[in-house]
Amino acid sequence: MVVKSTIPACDIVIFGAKGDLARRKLLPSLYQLEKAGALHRETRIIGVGRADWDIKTYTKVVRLALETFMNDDIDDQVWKTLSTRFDFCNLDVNETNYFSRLGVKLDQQARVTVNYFAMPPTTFGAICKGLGAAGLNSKPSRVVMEKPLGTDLTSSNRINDQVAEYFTESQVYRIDHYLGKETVLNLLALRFANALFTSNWDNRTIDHVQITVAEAVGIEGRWGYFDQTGQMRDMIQSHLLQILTMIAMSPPSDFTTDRIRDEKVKVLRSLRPINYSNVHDTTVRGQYTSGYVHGKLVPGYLEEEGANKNSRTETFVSIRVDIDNWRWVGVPFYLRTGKRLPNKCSEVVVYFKQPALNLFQDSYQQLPQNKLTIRLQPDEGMDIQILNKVPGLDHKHRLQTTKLNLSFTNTFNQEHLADSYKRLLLETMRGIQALFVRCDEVEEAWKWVDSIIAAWKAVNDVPQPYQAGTWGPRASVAMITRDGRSWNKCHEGE
Ligand SMILES: NC(=O)C1=CN([C@@H]2O[C@H](COP(=O)(O)OP(=O)(O)OC[C@H]3O[C@@H](n4cnc5c(N)ncnc54)[C@H](OP(=O)(O)O)[C@@H]3O)[C@@H](O)[C@H]2O)C=CC1
Ligand SMILES: O=C1O[C@H](COP(=O)(O)O)[C@@H](O)[C@H](O)[C@H]1O
Repeated sequence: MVVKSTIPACDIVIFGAKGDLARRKLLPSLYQLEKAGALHRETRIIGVGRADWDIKTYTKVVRLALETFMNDDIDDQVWKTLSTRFDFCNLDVNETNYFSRLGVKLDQQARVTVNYFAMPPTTFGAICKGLGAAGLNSKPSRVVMEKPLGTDLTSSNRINDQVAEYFTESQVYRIDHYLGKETVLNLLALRFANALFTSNWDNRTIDHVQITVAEAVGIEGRWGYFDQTGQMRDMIQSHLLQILTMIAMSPPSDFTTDRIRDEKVKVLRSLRPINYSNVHDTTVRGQYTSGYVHGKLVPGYLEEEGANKNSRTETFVSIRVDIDNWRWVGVPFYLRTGKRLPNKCSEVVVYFKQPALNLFQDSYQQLPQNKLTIRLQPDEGMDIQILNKVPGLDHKHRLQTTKLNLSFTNTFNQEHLADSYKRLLLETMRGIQALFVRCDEVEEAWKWVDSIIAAWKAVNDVPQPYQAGTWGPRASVAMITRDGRSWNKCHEGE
């Protein structure tokens, strides 16, 4: 149960109330927060959009969204309370004058207002201008922005500058929903609460790290959006680089928002640039062709509805990342993410170095590496691969690879493996920014990603085909094999 007293009464304003994100993610999360008793009794939810809806119509839209996008049945009592919170404001965000309509609804000035921009990033400047013109931008007004913020450094800076005209950084919450996942947050506890890892987390002990975010789904009717974006901007620039920073950051001087973000940004600044001189050796792009996923035949990317048959957009990326700082020099981080891979599986695998000398049988061979697998989703948990003596009276130590396994589902209350939007919404109401991305993090991530995209263009790189239901192009395997390593088999043994 959430501690109610820490969450103030808020006006949650959802710009883009009719859109996919609002209906699929935000409304179900608000329902769950209501169910958990986490919403202050005076909190209101105000949808904003161009539709000519009254409160009654909007409430019906919300009900339908919950019925469509939630797995749970709707509890009558919860709905009764939730449904009293709604209001709707008809406005086109390009019409600055219309924001006074919203002002009328938000006349309790002292309230925290959480302005959630569930809209295309190109509209964020207009929304901020409108809020400013109506005097709705002063504290305690907050803005929540979705990723990806722009399509490159220039467009991202433009948006951040437009927002900064009306809101200070302390009012801005940039969402990366991976930062709301329990298992991603647990990376900090794992690393900084366990002496076992605090003292063994650098290039003296670690050989290399793999980060995989694999999806079995394709682009799910979002061809228009996805084709302009690609896997690099959609996933690497945000989620994978955020996970990487959590794994690679040094201990912050304390656990406050900006001390954590300071350490993350240092990692991003230390990423070795990838440009036309090394792009070929360190990156692989792929695009799926038709194939079988979970036994079902699925179309290729170029055969999806609305597809442009000449598209060169990548649906798969793998990269060897080097971090040029004292802690990580010589330890490659291999990132891999793609659509239409065999399973949904997000994980971090840390491979430790072998002992300096093998004292056991076959001493001319190296012992298998210890391996820490952190399962971000599904089957949340972690396991450590270690070597054990096989029990017996044999005078020789026969070794066997075994696993210490922690399953979050078996160990903790499942309810707390919460949807990340639920947690992130709560944090915006609490006014805690630690789980959101600071402006300089976004900038550094774009700088690094832009250089790779420019290099692909410079060398006229074409994404390599891979069959749906496989782990990406063969070149991805070749890239890691050249370094004498291999990709972890996600869901090994299942
Ligand atoms: N959908 C998802 O799962 C995810 C989305 N995102 C991000 O969230 C944002 C929203 O995405 P999504 O919900 O999919 O997009 P949609 O296109 O489904 O919704 C966008 C909404 O914006 C409204 N809108 C557009 N222009 C105006 C305007 N001038 N004035 C008022 N309302 C306007 C639309 O209203 P109208 O109906 O009147 O056109 C629509 O309701 C994007 O930035 C996307 O990248 C991020 C992660 C996941
Ligand atoms: O942000 C995004 O993330 C989803 C994957 O999120 P997950 O929580 O289901 O792992 C991805 O499908 C989508 O393309 C991207 O925009």
